[in-house]
Amino acid sequence: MAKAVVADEAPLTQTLLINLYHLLRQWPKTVILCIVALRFLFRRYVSPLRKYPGPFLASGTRLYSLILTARGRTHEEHVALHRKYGPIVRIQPNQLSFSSPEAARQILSPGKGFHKTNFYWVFPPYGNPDVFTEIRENVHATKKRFVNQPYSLASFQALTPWIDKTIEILMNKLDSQVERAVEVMDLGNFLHWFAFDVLGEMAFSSSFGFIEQEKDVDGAINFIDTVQQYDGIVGQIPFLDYFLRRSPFWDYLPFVTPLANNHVTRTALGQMAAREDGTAVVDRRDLLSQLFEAHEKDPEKFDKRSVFAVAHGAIFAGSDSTASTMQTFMWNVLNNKPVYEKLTEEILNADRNLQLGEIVAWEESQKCLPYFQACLKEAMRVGPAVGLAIYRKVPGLGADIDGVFVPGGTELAVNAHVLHKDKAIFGDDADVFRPERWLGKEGDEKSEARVKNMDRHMFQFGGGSHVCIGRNLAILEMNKVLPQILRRYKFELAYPGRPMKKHSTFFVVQAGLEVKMARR
Ligand code: HEM
Repeated sequence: MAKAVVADEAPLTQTLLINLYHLLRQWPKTVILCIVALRFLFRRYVSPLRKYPGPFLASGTRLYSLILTARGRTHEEHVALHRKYGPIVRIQPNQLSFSSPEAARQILSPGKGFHKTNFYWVFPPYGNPDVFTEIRENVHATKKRFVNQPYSLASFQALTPWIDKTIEILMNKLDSQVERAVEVMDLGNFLHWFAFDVLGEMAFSSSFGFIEQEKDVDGAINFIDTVQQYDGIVGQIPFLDYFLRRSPFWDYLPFVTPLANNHVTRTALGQMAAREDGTAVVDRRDLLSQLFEAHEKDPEKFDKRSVFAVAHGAIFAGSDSTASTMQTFMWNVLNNKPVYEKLTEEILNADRNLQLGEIVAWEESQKCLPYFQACLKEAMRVGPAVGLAIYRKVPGLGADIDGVFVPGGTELAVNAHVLHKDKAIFGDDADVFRPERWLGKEGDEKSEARVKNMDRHMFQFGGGSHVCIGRNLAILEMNKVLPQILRRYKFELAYPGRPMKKHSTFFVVQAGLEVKMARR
């Protein structure tokens, strides 16, 4: 029997704590269970969010979204949750997910005070955030001032010769697959390696050599995916990071590769050091040189650590994302024969009419390949590269979103996979890959307005002050390499109709884009 202690003169809280201590000693499991249950019920019912529907577990504990994310299928499961519970779903005790693209525009618009949540705080490098991981809006705005120019389309266009060089290396390797009569090849791997190698050239004037070696050198891509899995899952309950990766013991665990010890980070560190001691041979104004130039203009506001964080962060943010988008594009085009035929006809026609250079140029793709543009946009609509939601916090006084008042401090989640399935915006066949939806009839005001409206509600690159700053590069390289390979090779899916394997804890990492291929 627990000994109840009532100290006459002790204040009430002290008495309660003493009694609790004795109860804990007597029935530890029962008491802990009661505390957990009480906390769960408190969070579920004593919250202004209690009126919103959602899974029972999600309303009382963040473990629900942690487990959901760990399952790696948020790109589907968030859609299913909205289909079950409606346009606003309580997905964590203090988090609402919105499905309406109009709400997402509001949440992501700049200047409205919706800031990034602590979810982003979990992403490395620690203590030295880049533009993606920086959650202090004012610091983010300052950093962005320095990186806007290096990230501009003009800056990337000036580096086009190195995208072309990487395309040539890719084509040599694909040619050799054809010459060796490889029956089924994994095109998805080559596209993945391509995205990484382009970023190496753009950021550090140094290809990572994935295509050349036809493999994931040093397991770097796999490593980045593992880091990303950790970020997405632990990001659901950010304070856990203190006990895991931020703990001093983490790097000593046998299954852990320290963050700095991977091929990509080593290349970045090596280039940083070589630039500083003047031993680097740099034949172009790559991202790192431009960031150094920005640093020299204002070394205090944009220090060397920021130079490193931004250049290194570009590889993490821009590789899996671009690779996933290209894989989605190829799979959907190849899986829809009429689309494939119409698209290749457009490209081959442009080729016959001498409208394309030796390697497709950005301007040529923009001017001569409207159906390609429609296919690319449709691929980004049906398969956005970020499979998890992106998160923002409601400013202090609260806000009206989509006709409801949401209290300050509430976290909001918007997932592009959910938003892009909105039938009111994208049509009743929003679930289907149909590039024609993007081809408005010229001169038909209604159809042009419909296309414009769809465009305003695309979120594959996020939105507002945190809209993807690397989208210029991604769009540029995809506009070159995708038409180029479709022009040079005939492709067919080795297993028609078989979907790619997808896993998303942040980006949707895909495998299984296996094709049969021949030279045209
Ligand atoms: C098709 C390819 C890409 C997709 C779909 C994509 C998607 C996104 C999305 C959705 C965000 C917003 C995330 C959020 O608000 O939580 C974002 C931000 C960002 N992306 Fe991309 N991205 C792509 C390519 C790239 C590339 C190639 C780079 C670098 C060269 C890059 C660098 C960044 C950075 C630095 C941010 C943070 C921007 C900020 O918060 O101000 N991305 N991206």
